[in-house]
Amino acid sequence: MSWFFWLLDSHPAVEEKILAEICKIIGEREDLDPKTPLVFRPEEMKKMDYLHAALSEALRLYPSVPVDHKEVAEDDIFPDGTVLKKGTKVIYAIYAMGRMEAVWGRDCREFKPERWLRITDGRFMSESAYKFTAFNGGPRLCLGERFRLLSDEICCGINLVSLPCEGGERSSRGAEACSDNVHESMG
Ligand code: HEM
Repeated sequence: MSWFFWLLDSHPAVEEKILAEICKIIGEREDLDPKTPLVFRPEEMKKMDYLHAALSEALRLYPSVPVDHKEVAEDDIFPDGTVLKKGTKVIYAIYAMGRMEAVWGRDCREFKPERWLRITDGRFMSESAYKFTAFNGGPRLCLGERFRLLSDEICCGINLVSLPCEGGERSSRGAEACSDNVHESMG
């Protein structure tokens, strides 16, 4: 989350888009009461495609688990022909894989949430766990992936929209803009 907010600081356009998405979603509430503390609902969080994309993009560039390793249980052969003897350690560098041109394209070093969105309808598109390896792949895939998405969305959304920000100009402007937007939506 620290890397995520650090990235937002240097990409204000992304922050604006996240705020716009959240504000639109909140603005659609029929029972909106600006005096009640903001609590996102599960059905609202499912609509946070751009935020999901931005969080995934931050994790691609700054994975919480940058290097992972396994030990070969039985003699085996990789699909590319690499022979693995029992007891061999296999290390894969999640950080490096997230920045490989061959995997992510020429703009692999840029923070571009759009790469996670379907061009036709802007909905979030997940990647194969063998391409986006931040949560491991195969049978030992992270069990908490969905859980962490929900907690990240809550943390990010509440921070950007609700909390007054001492000295953080953009965030406090964002919160005001959102509040205006929500009031407009309420008619
Ligand atoms: C950004 C947040 C997270 C990241 C990047 C992450 C990443 C990972 C990775 C790479 C592994 C594979 C470790 C290995 O076996 O080599 C893993 C496993 C696991 N994670 Fe996460 N994780 C995150 C959050 C969570 C949360 C919030 C939970 C629980 C609520 C969770 C529960 C687990 C469990 C239970 C496993 C073991 C799965 C197994 O070995 O079968 N993770 N995670």
